[in-house]
Amino acid sequence: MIKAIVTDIEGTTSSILFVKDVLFPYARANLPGFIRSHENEPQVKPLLEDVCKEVGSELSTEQIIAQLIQWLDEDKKVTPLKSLQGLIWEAGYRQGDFKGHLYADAAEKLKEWKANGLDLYVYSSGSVYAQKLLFAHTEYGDLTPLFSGYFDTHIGGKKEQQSYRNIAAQLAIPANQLLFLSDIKEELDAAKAAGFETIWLTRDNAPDPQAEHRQVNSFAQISFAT
Ligand SMILES: CSCCC(=O)C(=O)COP(=O)(O)O
Ligand SMILES: [Mg+2]
Repeated sequence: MIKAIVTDIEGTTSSILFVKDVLFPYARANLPGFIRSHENEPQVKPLLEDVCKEVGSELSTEQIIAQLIQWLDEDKKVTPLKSLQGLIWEAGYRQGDFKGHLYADAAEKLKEWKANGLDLYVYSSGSVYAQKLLFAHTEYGDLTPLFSGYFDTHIGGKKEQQSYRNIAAQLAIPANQLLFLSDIKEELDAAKAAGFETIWLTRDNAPDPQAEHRQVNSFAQISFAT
């Protein structure tokens, strides 16, 4: 009996290409200027300190920028990078440079589930701020009212079992009443090991006959007992 759904974003509700071809290049192009002009602001300074803590040494502003660009190019899910990306994307969304991509099937099902009384949550490596921006600026309008909460890497890495235990504890819902949706097998394995129900969004990829997760191409194929 599923009481709530926790969904990943990139590759699940939204296209990987949107993240790789629109969001990441926008952050890469704007990151140096953003850091140089905001480095002493209270929202930014602690994030730059976190970069230094992560590498274990004091870095100059230019070294911090170089480190962040390297992590970005390697798609490292490092918390201060993800937080800074969210702040940089804000301008892009507000100026209408891009909209948050959402598959039509995801938009439709999320609305249906919410209307049927299910609580919806997001768990993405993108910061909570970035998650809210994406869902607030979709071509289907502001979808943030659909969601009851958001989780990012502050709760733990997405391939770690403990992160899913933390989410279940925070929601005060038994893990076996939570359904996790993702496009990444290792994330689904971690969620399943923590007791979650899981569904793998394979989208355009071939199904994996070995995987211990139900596999679907789209949200339209998802069904479960409530
Ligand atoms: C909040 S959208 C930005 C996506 C992002 O930065 C990312 O790292 C994608 O991670 P996900 O866990 O959604 O696959
Ligand atoms: Mg994903």
